[in-house]
This record gives sequence, structure tokens and C-alpha cells, in this order.
Amino acid sequence: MVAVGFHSHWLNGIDYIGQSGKTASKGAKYPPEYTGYTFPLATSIVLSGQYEDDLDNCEDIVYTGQGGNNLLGNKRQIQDQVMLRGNLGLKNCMEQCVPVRVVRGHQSANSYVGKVYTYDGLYQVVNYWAEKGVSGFTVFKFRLKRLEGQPLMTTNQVQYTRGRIPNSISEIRGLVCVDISDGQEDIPIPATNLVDDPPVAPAGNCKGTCVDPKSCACARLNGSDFPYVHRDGGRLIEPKAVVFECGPNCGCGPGCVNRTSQRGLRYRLEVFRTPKKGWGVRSWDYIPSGAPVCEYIGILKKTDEVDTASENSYIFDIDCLQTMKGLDGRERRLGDVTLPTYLEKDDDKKSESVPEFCIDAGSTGNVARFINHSCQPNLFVQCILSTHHNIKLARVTLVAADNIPPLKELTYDYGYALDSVMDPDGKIRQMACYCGAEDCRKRLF
Ligand SMILES: C[S@@+](CC[C@H](N)C(=O)[O-])C[C@H]1O[C@@H](n2cnc3c(N)ncnc32)[C@H](O)[C@@H]1O
Repeated sequence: MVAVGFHSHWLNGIDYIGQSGKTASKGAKYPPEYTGYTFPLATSIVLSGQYEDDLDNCEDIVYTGQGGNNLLGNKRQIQDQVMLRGNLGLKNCMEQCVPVRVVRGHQSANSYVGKVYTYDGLYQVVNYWAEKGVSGFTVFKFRLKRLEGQPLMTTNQVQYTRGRIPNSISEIRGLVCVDISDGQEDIPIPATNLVDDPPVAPAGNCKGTCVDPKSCACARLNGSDFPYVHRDGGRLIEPKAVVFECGPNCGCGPGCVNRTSQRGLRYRLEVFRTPKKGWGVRSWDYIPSGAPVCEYIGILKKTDEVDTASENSYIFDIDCLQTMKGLDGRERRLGDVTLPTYLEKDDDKKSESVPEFCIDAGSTGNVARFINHSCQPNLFVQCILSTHHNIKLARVTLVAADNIPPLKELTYDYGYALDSVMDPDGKIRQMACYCGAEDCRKRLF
């Protein structure tokens, strides 16, 4: 600032012109525009946090006059200030309505002096007074107000133009993403954000663990929020038409909240024999509402290729699309989910009315295959997309619909419409329900 003539003192925060008590008169050494002004006149002040009593609210400043501090940089006053030089200059500016330039110092690790300075416009001194400062010495206070009609201040967040290209990733300031192409381009494309607080990454694949739904493309598909809360190891906030979780194309790790259903079993489950329903499943642990209990695992098959002649009671139809659209008597799930565009097309009504794929846990499966039906279930079926966005091939996870005490049988609603199951010869099959619920409809199908 000294070099460019913006502020001609190395140490003083107030720059001023003219000698004390002098008034410029025509023909004197002052330029004609100063005629009639009493000197000194302050020309600029630098706010650098040097004084312990400074207050700065950007548009309004309470600035401590100069003098009386120990110049050691520790901001301590050691004697009274006097109304001379810069202090008098500010007072004269107030009395003669002369605006003052304001320069602010900002801490900056990137500057070799540890600070950068910005010019923040013209301010008017509107008031001044003397008071005892924090250290007990008299200090002058000057209240300055930023003049109207000037460009908005942009230096709350100082932005730097660097004269050289960073040598390495670690030198890039405000780095929010090392490579937005996620390795798909030969040359990585880093993203930086020095504006937002906290800084967000551009939309795209997720990095680290997703903490901000705005910067997680998968969370945005869920209606711009994570479907889970962290509590109890991750709980689904509410049943959704479909949950979009982070997957293999995201850069986030297994700890990401938006991978809650992918963490495997968390409760000690037991397969136990029931009196009338064959095997059933219960938990030794308390399961909180919204906790994913287990995924329905088996062999993925086309529904029309399943052998209906064989008695296979471990087929799970992937009917997420039907549930989402409320087709075939299925109760439609609410939720502001962004449907993949192909689901909006209405040209494939037939394939929409019957689930195209199913999970066959008859020969290969996990504990989910032993979970029985109930007309008053304590689990619900949640469709989840993570590795792709084909709803017809969604993963199926069973989630706690309620707080489930230990040793209570785990059940979900199989969702059969009555008289919907037929033998290969077209005869309607029926199965009695022994769920024992108060409002049991007495038939599974
Ligand atoms: C997916 S399996 C469940 C595990 C089965 N209980 C077992 O022993 O392997 C579905 C079969 O369990 C039986 N089941 C499930 N829920 C039932 C219920 N509420 N009432 C009667 N039987 C039921 C039926 O035989 C049904 O076909």
C-alpha cells in the first residue's frame, strides 16, 4: 500500500495529510480543491486488528485512534492517546464531511507476511469520543459509516488471484474434490470452493463420507435429503417409494450414512420353530424403529421363468414399481422421490402390472427367507437402489416399522391380493394365515 501510495505509513493505521491547525488558503502549497479545509485530514485508515478496542461490522466501524499502544503487535495500550495527527485528522474529517478510505487486513497463510489487505471503499466519520480502553488508558473512538451508492463489499471472503499454478494437489486452496471426473478423464479436474461456508462440492459422485445432502447426488434423488439419520447406527426416517443409496460409483466409504442398508446384519437374529408356520425369525436385541434388519437375498430370476409347479414358498416378487405407482391394488407409498425418467413413461403398461423380476431364495438365500407374514407386521419392505437405477431390479430390505422388543417374532406383510395365486392349471390356491393378529384376514392368499 505504501508502494502504490494508497496508505503512506508503514506502522500507523491512520494516514493523513497536512499539519496540525493549518487551513489551506488560495495560492498556498495545497492544491486548490483543499482551499478552506482545516488540517490535518485523514485520508485512509487500516483495520488490522491492531487495537484491542476496535469493532468492525463491515458497514459500521468503531475504530480506535492511534498512539498509546506498545507497537509489539500484542494490541496492548500502555498510555493515553492524544488528539493529534491521525486522530485529529479523523476528527477534522468528521467536522468537514470529508470521507476516508478504509482498508482491511485479513489473515492469510498464503501471504508471506501472513496478511492481505483489501480496499473496502469510502466511509464517513459520524461520531467520535474519548473513553477508557480495556487497559485503562484513554483512547479515542471514531464511528465510521460506509457511504451509500458504492459497490457491495466482496471482501468478507477474500479471494486471491494466484500468479502461479499449484505444483501439487496439497497446494490447492479450498479443494473440495480432487477429481470431479472420478478418474474418468486422463487429467484430473479438481474443484475448489472458497466461497461457501462450509464449502460444498459440485454435484457429482460423493466423496469421503457424505455429510451434506446438497453435495450428494444420491441424496438429491431422495428429495434433497438423506433418507437415514445416523442415530442407532442409521435409521430410515420414513418408508419411501424407493431409497437411492450411494453405490460403487460414489467415492464415499462404507461409513456413509447413505449406505445404511449395506452394512449387513446388526442384530443377533435367531431362526426358531413356530407351532403352525414352520420356521420364523426373532431378534435377541432390541431393534429401533427405522433400522434396516436384513436384505432379502436370493437368486434373481425373471418371474415368468419361475417353475410354478414346484412348491417354492421363498419367491419374493420385486414389486417396487407396482408399489410406487399404486398398481394392482398395491398401496402406493408417499414421498417426494424423483422417479427415474423411464418410470414416467406409460408405454409399457403390461410389464408394469406384473413384477418382471423376483428373488428366489429357495435354493440360495439368507435369513430373510425364514421371516413369516403377519397382517400386523413389525417390519416393512423397502426398495433400495444403489448399484443402478433400474427399479425393476431394486434391492429389497426389511426395515423395522416399530420399536421391536427382543424375542418378538419378526414379520412383514407378504402383500398377496386374495385369490391372486393360482396353480399351473389355473385353479385358485388358498393358504390359511396363522399370524394371530387381531385383525388377521385369515388367509395369506
Ligand atoms: C418365506 S417362507 C417363511 C419361512 C417358513 N415359515 C419356513 O419354515 O421356511 C413362507 C412360508 O412360510 C409359511 N408362513 C409364513 N407366514 C405364515 C402365516 N402368517 N401363516 C401361515 N403360514 C405362514 C407359509 O408356508 C409360507 O409359504
